Amino acid sequence: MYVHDTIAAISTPPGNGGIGIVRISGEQAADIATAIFKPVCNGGLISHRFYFGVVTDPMDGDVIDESMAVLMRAPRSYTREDVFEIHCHGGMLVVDQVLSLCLKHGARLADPGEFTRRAFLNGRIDLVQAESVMDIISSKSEAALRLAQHQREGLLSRRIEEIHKDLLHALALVEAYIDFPEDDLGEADLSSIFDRVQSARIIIDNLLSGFDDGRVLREGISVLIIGKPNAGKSSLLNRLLNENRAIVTHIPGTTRDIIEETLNIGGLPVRLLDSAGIRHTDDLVEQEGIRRALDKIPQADLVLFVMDASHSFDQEDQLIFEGLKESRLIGVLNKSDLPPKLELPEYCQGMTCVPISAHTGEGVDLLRDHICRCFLHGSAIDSREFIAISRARHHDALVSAESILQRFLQGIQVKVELELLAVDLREALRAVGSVTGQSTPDDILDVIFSSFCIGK
Ligand SMILES: Nc1nc2c(c(=O)[nH]1)N(C=O)[C@@H](CNc1ccc(C(=O)N[C@@H](CCC(=O)O)C(=O)O)cc1)CN2
Ligand SMILES: Nc1nc2c(ncn2[C@@H]2O[C@H](COP(=O)(O)OP(=O)(O)OP(=O)(O)O)[C@@H](O)[C@H]2O)c(=O)[nH]1
Ligand SMILES: [Mg+2]
Repeated sequence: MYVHDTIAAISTPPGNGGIGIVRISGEQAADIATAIFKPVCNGGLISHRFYFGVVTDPMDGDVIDESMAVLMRAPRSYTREDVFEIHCHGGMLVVDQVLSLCLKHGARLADPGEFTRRAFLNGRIDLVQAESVMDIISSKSEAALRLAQHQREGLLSRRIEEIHKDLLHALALVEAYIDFPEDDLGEADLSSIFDRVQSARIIIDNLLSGFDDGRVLREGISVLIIGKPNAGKSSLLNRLLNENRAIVTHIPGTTRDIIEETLNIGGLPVRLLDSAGIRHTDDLVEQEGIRRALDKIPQADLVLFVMDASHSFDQEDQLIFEGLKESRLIGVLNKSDLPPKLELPEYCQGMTCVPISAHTGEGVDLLRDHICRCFLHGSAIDSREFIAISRARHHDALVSAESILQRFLQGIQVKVELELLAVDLREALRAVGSVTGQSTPDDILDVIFSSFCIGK
């Protein structure tokens, strides 16, 4: 990775669109701009002005497209380098030709995420903010988007900075006593160090406790609908989607393949899976459907066990229930519009149950609430201040910092040597600093940015 070369990429999605944008960043951006773009008003390009003109191949004078373009001089740009953007007509071929022209004039094709990586390397944003840019693009619900925007604005980074500052301060105190051993470390000094680290730990614990919410918002959850044939599983899927997605008939064994759809339940991005009704059958196709349904159980974040409340709980229900012992489970007592007949056996009493009618829609809002409440615990999700960690990378780094600090605090209590305490603090600082990228090795950066899209 050469940080001084000039990179170029198409920053709009592939396919035909109204406008397509080619973005160039680096030392040669301005020269390439002058070479291939002619503004109609003639004269040079003033930074941060949007010009109308033509993109022309200077070799043969061929006009490639009429377009709008802007040069943003360093450091007032996304990457803090010179950036040149060409906004041409959004046809795949046109945009490709403009890109090729940039490459012919000395730019190199950008790696995925490389513009944002440069914004990070040049200090405009930290690593959490860089990751949040990707999360903004891939957000699957409004709440997830809000969280990502808060991270982009630096709310999470500021919290991490506080931890870092407290630890650094504690380290400075410890090191002062290492350097001047003649000054005895009194109780007051010890307790001041202890308090600093304790306050950092509290912020870490808070962030860690928000991780489950942050992660499900970012990644979404998978919800599997399971039950006997004719319990009303496909009717429930259709009801939740507000659409006639799956075939519903009165014939048991209607659904065979897994039917997967995505939707949003109270801000939670959900992959909803309908499956074949589970029973003993000689029908080969149905057997395969049932096998696929059972296969999905271990991967599901939540299983909706649908029962027909107008029939009694029978042995088939019992067998299905027994197969769900390891799963997070909500019992759905469907067909509440019919005279009730179902009585749950003793061993099912611990299961949360929601009576609904997929037919009339009654109880379905309550079911949505229950699904959300299984996953979103933070009451602050709707608030303007809602901030949480949402990536395993952040979580793992903070867990490791937390366990080092715990050892540190015990060390203070049993009066471990100061040198050892300092080692712990430095190690904790490194873990915390890796979240915002202050101490993140290059190979980790490679992994992070390679998951970005091209042109970002
Ligand atoms: N056309 C276009 N739209 C875009 C972007 C872009 O690069 N180009 N963005 C990106 O993908 C996002 C906007 N983000 C941006 C963030 C910072 C700067 C920027 O130039 N920041 C400078 C200060 C600018 C100034 O002083 O005028 C800085 O922070 O140093 C530009 C875009 C979304 N929309
Ligand atoms: N009265 C009433 N009938 C319902 C309700 N939900 C589903 N049904 C009926 O029950 C029958 C089976 O519905 P489906 O949604 O196909 O059931 P399923 O669980 O997907 O069945 P399989 O795909 O065969 O496993 C259909 O005739 C539906 O109209 C309900 O809430 N009330
Ligand atoms: Mg079905």
